[in-house]
Amino acid sequence: MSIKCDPIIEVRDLYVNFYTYAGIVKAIDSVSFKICRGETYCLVGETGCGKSVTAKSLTGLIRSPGKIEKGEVLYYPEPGAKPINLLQLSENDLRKIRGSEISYIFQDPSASLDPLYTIGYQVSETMYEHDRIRSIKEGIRKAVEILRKVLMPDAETRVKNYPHELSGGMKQRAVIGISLSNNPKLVIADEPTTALDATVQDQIMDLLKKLKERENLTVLLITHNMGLVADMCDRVAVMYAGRIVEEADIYELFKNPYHPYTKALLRAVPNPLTKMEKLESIPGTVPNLINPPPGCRFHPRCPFKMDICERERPPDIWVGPGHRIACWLYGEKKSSEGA
Ligand SMILES: Nc1ncnc2c1ncn2[C@@H]1O[C@H](COP(=O)(O)OP(=O)(O)OP(=O)(O)O)[C@@H](O)[C@H]1O
Ligand code: NI
Repeated sequence: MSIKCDPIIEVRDLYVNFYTYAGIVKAIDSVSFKICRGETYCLVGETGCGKSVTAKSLTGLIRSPGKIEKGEVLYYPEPGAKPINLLQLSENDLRKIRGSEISYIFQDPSASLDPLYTIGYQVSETMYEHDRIRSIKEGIRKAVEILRKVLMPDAETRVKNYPHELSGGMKQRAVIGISLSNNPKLVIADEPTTALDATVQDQIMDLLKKLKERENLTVLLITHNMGLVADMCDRVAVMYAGRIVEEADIYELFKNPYHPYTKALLRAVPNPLTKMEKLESIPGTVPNLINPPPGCRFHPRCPFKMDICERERPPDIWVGPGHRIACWLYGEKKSSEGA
């Protein structure tokens, strides 16, 4: 029996490299996953494991010296629709989708806003770019509604403010407003609260949760905070050094983790519901992706390492409905998805 999923995005066999002076960084190495319509799907893992690169790849946002070497990103605009391979679209066509059907919320709201324009102008401009309004003026009226929707205090005044006149939390509300202004289907939130104070973080996460329900959104949430994962996500992919090592629904992952890396991550958070700033460290360091370890990339840090782990890449194994791992410890059970 397989998990019911109406996919909105399907990433297949994605590879991304960065061509640096020091060498080729093999940042993403055969990553595949699906995001089901209506869910919050999480990418979690330590710094540098490839969460942001994966998120950016979805709409072809990888810039030089980075290159998407291989893979497909199938986008299903409607249930059952014929998919579009986003990686084959021209930059012009991608731009039409990015910021409207698929929008982003990045970590640092100050970097996402233009200091020279008012908040209202910036919300309005996004709508104008995507032909949702006929004039910026009309947009500014709509911007007030959007700012209300993201619970910006005193929206009528704030719409005329410049970014520096807002607090960090208000700026992130504005960014969320911009990202929702064209009624996206998929919102990709990359560490949306890392740059904010703890109390403001909670408010912003609450807001995202509410908006997700109200606007029928699908969310891809990127975080290294297991507490947030527990709080927000329906399904989780654990990434390590450019690969997905385990994927499961949230209950299954916390109750029944298989991969030694997932177990270590969870041990680092004794109670997933306590808010943690950062993951506790796991012995050893994240590998250099210019010369990644052969075989399983986690083997140098793995307490259960076997000979084969140093030589061969572990295949994906389905260990339960919707639960897959890439680890030699569990042999090579041949099974189809969720069997
Ligand atoms: N512009 C770039 N040039 C060279 N290497 C890059 C570049 N951008 C990303 N990388 C490399 O790609 C890998 C994945 O980076 P990515 O930003 O996706 O990590 P992340 O999981 O989002 O980490 P964090 O939690 O710190 O945001 C890292 O090894 C990083 O050094
Ligand atoms: Ni990142």
